[in-house]
Amino acid sequence: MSSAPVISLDRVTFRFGQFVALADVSLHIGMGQRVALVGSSGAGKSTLIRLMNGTLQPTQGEIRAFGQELSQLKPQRLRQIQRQIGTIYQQLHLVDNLRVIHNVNAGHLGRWSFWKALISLVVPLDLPTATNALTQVGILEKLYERTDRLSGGQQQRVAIARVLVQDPLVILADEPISSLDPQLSRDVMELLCQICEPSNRSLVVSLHNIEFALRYCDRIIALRHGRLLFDAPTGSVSNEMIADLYRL
Ligand SMILES: Nc1ncnc2c1ncn2[C@@H]1O[C@H](COP(=O)(O)OP(=O)(O)OP(=O)(O)O)[C@@H](O)[C@H]1O
Repeated sequence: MSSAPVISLDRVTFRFGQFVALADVSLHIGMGQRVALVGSSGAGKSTLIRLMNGTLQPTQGEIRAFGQELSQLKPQRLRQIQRQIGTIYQQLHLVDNLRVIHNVNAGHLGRWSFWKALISLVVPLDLPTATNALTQVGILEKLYERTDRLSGGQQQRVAIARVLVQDPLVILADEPISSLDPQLSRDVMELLCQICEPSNRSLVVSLHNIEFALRYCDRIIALRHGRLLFDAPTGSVSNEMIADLYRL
């Protein structure tokens, strides 16, 4: 690997009750890498993303982010580490009836005090950072629009702008293109790559569309039934490996 890992999993197993969602997974994500997580529905991609950002704790094994074992951290230190890991969830987690600016400024939460966050709901603070983020995702004109008046693709961009405001070292994106048409899917993938490459951020993106994974990522991690089937540079992923991954 080209650099020290930003996130690493060592023999991680995760169970929901008796159900094993991930079994004995070990992997390292390097600085600046663009990694696709692929696998059939239910393979464990979202679970892996939530383990990487410390939202879930492993049943067995160790997860480190920036060299620190997440399960050993006090809550405040864990939150500091989590600020360096921006997550775009499948459901986006935007507040529909708020204006776009407030959803984008939610990227500051965790850094801002409670009072500052509250004041910003009345008079939006740090406008330059928000406008810069919305300019990067191409929807600056929507700054004061109510979020639920935006299309699905525009809301996806708001979620990306919020992560930009958070300014993390790693971006995790859980199926960011699942509800978008082919052109918008390309636009969003290109956008994610553009915001990661110049700043050497790492990107881990779960994708159902294997073509997009091969086109935009330099490494493919494939899960089947909660197990790591392969973890390989994109150039060495063969048609047989892909057929095997989606074999019933
Ligand atoms: N809260 C939960 N309680 C019990 N089982 C769960 C829970 N969340 C997920 N699972 C199960 O864990 C397995 C992995 O789920 P996960 O959401 O990680 O899969 P995925 O690969 O992201 O799927 P998809 O592509 O459909 O989003 C699935 O079998 C799912 O049913």
